[in-house]
Amino acid sequence: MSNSPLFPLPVAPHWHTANEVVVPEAHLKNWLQDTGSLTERLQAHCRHFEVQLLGQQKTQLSADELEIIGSQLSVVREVILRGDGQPWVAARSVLPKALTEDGPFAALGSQSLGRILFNDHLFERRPFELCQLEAPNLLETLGCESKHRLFGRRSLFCYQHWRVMVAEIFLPQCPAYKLWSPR
Ligand SMILES: C=C(O[C@@H]1C=C(C(=O)O)C=C[C@H]1O)C(=O)O
Repeated sequence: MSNSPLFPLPVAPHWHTANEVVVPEAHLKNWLQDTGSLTERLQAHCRHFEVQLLGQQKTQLSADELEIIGSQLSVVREVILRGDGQPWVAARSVLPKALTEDGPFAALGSQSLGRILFNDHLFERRPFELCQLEAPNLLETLGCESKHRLFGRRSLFCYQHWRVMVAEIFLPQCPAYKLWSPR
């Protein structure tokens, strides 16, 4: 498969511990801090849910990803999660290379990573970090507009010595913002 022009995603979020970020609305806060499967939550808000795979390959990790992941050989997987065709979430995951070759993440393709992470409860989720960002290039390429900054979250999933980092940026049409229309 050839990668999308969106791979790697044109965003460079600055991550903060959750208590450093003011989230203006309880509904949004609830979405950002929900430790369950985001896939399942999104599926409950649409008729057709789709994982659009942008790319999955060995690529440069950011300095902060490297610090968290350590020396594990990794591949980066990036997707757009779509509900009824609308881009709802842009996600970047750092996966142990070994588990994508022979193991739970082999042949993942456009199946949701969440189905595996939450299926057998082997992976333990660590606390969320949050970000706020403007992502003009990403939004333009996706054909979206936003009147407000976007929120995102990331957390580490741990299983034995394996580390999986999942970062999710909530795009303007995501139901996480549904009750919130700031001026
Ligand atoms: C981690 C989850 O999986 C979702 C699916 C992803 C994928 O398929 O690459 C990436 C991030 C997620 O939002 C989840 O459902 O919570």
